[in-house]
Amino acid sequence: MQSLGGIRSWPATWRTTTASMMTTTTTESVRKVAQVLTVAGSDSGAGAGIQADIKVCAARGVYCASVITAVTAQNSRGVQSVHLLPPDFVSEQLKSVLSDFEVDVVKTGMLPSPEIVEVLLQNLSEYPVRALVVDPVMVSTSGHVLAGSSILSIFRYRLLPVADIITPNVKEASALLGGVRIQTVAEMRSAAKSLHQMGPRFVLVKGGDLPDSSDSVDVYFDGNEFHELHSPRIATRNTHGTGCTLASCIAAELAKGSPMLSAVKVAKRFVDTALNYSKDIVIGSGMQGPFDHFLSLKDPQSYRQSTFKPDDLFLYAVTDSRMNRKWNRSIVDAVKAAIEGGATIIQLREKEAETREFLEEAKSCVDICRSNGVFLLINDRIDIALACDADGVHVGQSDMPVDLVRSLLGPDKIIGVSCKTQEQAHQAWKDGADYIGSGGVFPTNTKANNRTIGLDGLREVCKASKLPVVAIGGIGISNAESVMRIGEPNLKGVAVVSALFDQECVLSEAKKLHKSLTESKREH
Ligand SMILES: Nc1ncnc2c1ncn2[C@@H]1O[C@H](COP(=O)(O)OP(=O)(O)O)[C@@H](O)[C@H]1O
Ligand SMILES: Cc1ncc(COP(=O)(O)O)c(N)n1
Ligand SMILES: [Mg+2]
Repeated sequence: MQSLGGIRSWPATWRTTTASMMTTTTTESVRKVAQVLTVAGSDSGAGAGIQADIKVCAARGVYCASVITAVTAQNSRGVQSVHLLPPDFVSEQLKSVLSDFEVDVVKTGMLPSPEIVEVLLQNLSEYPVRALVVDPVMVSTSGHVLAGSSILSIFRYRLLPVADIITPNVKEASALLGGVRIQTVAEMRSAAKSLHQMGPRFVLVKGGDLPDSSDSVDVYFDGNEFHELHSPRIATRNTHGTGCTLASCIAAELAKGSPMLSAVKVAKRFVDTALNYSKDIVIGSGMQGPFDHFLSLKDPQSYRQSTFKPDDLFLYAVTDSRMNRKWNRSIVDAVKAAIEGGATIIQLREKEAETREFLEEAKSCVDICRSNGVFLLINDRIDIALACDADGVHVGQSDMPVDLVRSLLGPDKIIGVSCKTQEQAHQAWKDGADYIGSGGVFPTNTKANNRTIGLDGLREVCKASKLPVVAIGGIGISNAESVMRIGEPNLKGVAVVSALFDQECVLSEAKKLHKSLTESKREH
């Protein structure tokens, strides 16, 4: 058993050191980030290998550098071809990264030749890192040999002894142990024990491919104790890259300062969540599809053809739970009628609703709005907007600040903000809002203690901002035209509450209002 010294010189302290690095800010503009280096093969289909490693690290908030050992021509049907990089060039990549970056953890995937393992070991002894995660990739899920038996010896005698954790699947564990049978959890446990004797500090034998198992069980061994990590087996074809993802997620958590068992548990849960989320997505026509590390591809937003346009503010319907109760209507029915009558955007403003109930209603409204090509925004409740995958939110001046909302919702969602003054309008633009709601233009009962700014106030807000503006507050059939007549080019529409929802027939009121707005638009 050989030791690289350098790799093992840290273990007693690396966790605490890394943890404190994460929180220490040297100066205001300098921030250390947790860093992983993956040394692995490229997968052209981007489900496994280097591409999976970079995605999982990004998803876990860790920087990931990449040293490529081989390039594979690969897709959901299998591996069509493999091209090994010259060991000298792998070494050059390793030197480039390790001599420059403060890499916390190195994770290895496909190491296709003993010479490549050799240059890796050399570089690690020259540039010690805090932990080494070895995923002993040998055969792809599709059955293609990615590293042949020629690497077994250097794996067993040189690489495993310096690894902090190794993560073989059952086939790889069997190969490393000279072909022992591993078909049960008991056999996985005994394999983990034997592998531990080869020198790694921790062993995780993965049971994704264990036959006849309703659970997906991984066996963890720390030299003393076993832990069985169970999760229900997810029925999906999208398991390409699960092994790479698990190992990189462990590396990412270690880089952030986690102890080993916590890192492994987080990684298992991450794979499980991502598989479950992506179980029915279709990428590629083969047997083994990639899954979605960012839990976003299923989001219909990513298929959204249209983006928010100022004219979407034309007839903006804002729901109100009190009014719906008064007229004995569900929010869903109110929204349906408003859209049918011509509403061009919907905001759910349900100040008194119970969270659970509101969420269910919001989900139904998202479906209705999406099938009608109308955006749905949620007033104030960022959590509900995220949970129901609404198109955006509308916030007031005393709600969460727009820049923070943007960082929570990401660049694609629509954010509107209420502004009464030029300063607020200016700030809304700076903070990255998409539109301004300005009012109350006229007195209203919908909002208590709301200062009325009048048409002059509305005009000022419009002039102060490059953002599109929608007028709100006491607007209905009788005065909508007078509002639009102020003629500011960025005033794009009116938002209404009572004029639609405190009425017996939402549909006919919406139609009337739409007609009147269309006429006033034609005149100007
Ligand atoms: N169908 C599945 N449902 C739930 N978890 C799975 C499934 N397939 C694999 N996993 C999990 O994914 C991780 C990778 O395991 P495995 O597929 O055995 O490795 P490899 O991809 O290296 O062959 C493990 O944590 C395993 O339990
Ligand atoms: C470049 C590369 N590295 C690793 C794997 C293993 O991943 P899986 O076992 O999920 O096919 C792969 N298929 N390709
Ligand atoms: Mg797998």
